[in-house]
Amino acid sequence: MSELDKQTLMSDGVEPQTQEKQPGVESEMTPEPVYELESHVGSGKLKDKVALITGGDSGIGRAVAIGYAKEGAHVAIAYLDEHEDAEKTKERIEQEGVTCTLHAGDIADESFCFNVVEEVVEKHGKLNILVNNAARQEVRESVVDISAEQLKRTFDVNFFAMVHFTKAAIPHMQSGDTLIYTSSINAYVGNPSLIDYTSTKGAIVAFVRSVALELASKGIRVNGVAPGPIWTPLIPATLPEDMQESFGVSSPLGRPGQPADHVEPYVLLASEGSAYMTGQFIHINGGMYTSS
Ligand SMILES: NC(=O)C1=CN([C@@H]2O[C@H](COP(=O)(O)OP(=O)(O)OC[C@H]3O[C@@H](n4cnc5c(N)ncnc54)[C@H](O)[C@@H]3O)[C@@H](O)[C@H]2O)C=CC1
Ligand SMILES: CC(=O)C(C)=O
Repeated sequence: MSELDKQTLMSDGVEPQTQEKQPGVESEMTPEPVYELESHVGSGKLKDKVALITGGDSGIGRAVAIGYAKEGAHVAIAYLDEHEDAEKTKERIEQEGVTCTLHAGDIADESFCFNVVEEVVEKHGKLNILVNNAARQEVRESVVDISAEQLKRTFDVNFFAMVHFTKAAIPHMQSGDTLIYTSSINAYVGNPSLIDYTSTKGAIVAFVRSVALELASKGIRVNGVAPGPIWTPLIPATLPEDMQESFGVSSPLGRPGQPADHVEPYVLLASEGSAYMTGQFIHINGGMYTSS
């Protein structure tokens, strides 16, 4: 990694800030998240593949979408309604000489998930990589404060949507294709303020392990990533400022993570470099939790 990249990633923590609406947007963040590093130079690892990334407009999903484009993949992005973030990501992706389509809508709606997959296959001709990454969260002091409505919405967006996308995608996939899921460190260590969110992330881990076993004989690999504290729009849009004060700085590596920290691990999981990995999670958290 270059000195410039090291300096770009280093920070003493974040300045607590609040956005009024979830999903948040990148342009209202100070500083804006780092989604690209000069050290990531594409080498055709995903040449001519087609990737669908949910939540690919911003944060971790944006970094992965641009990283995949640099590796030669055509990219489809599903997101809720942050059109400015999505257009900016598409523009950057197209600079890599690949195509990008945007699919705005609510993934809590099962038919939207199936329609997106059909649109992707129609517009790009195939689907090789599905990154199930979109999510929401709401902080509550106690489990007794989680309303039935919040519980349902969080599971609809974070977990059921991933199942819908998975079901829609598999019939289009072949040996060598890959499914990737974004979980969270919270699934492994728990989080008393995000109990419903954390439960969806645990469900994702169990789902990945199970679907990986089902699809192994077809040569379709299924893996996940469990990020720790990462500076993305999700944070100012959902975490109260007092919870942002020590964000990431107590990790052994001493800084919050950035979306750019995820690019090469997600490229690895999508490419032949991980040909002997399935049902596994990569932990990107500055050393806060380690697991084999
Ligand atoms: N930022 C962090 O500290 C951590 C994030 N994660 C996970 O990383 C993933 C990506 O989140 P970030 O990049 O942090 O935030 P982000 O706010 O940039 O991304 C969230 C994405 O989810 C999409 N989304 C939310 N609700 C939706 C809906 N109803 N329909 C369609 N799309 C919807 C948004 O459009 C947005 O693109 C999530 O799964 C999150 O749980 C996991 C651990 C830590
Ligand atoms: C750690 C985690 O998942 C968030 C979003 O705070």
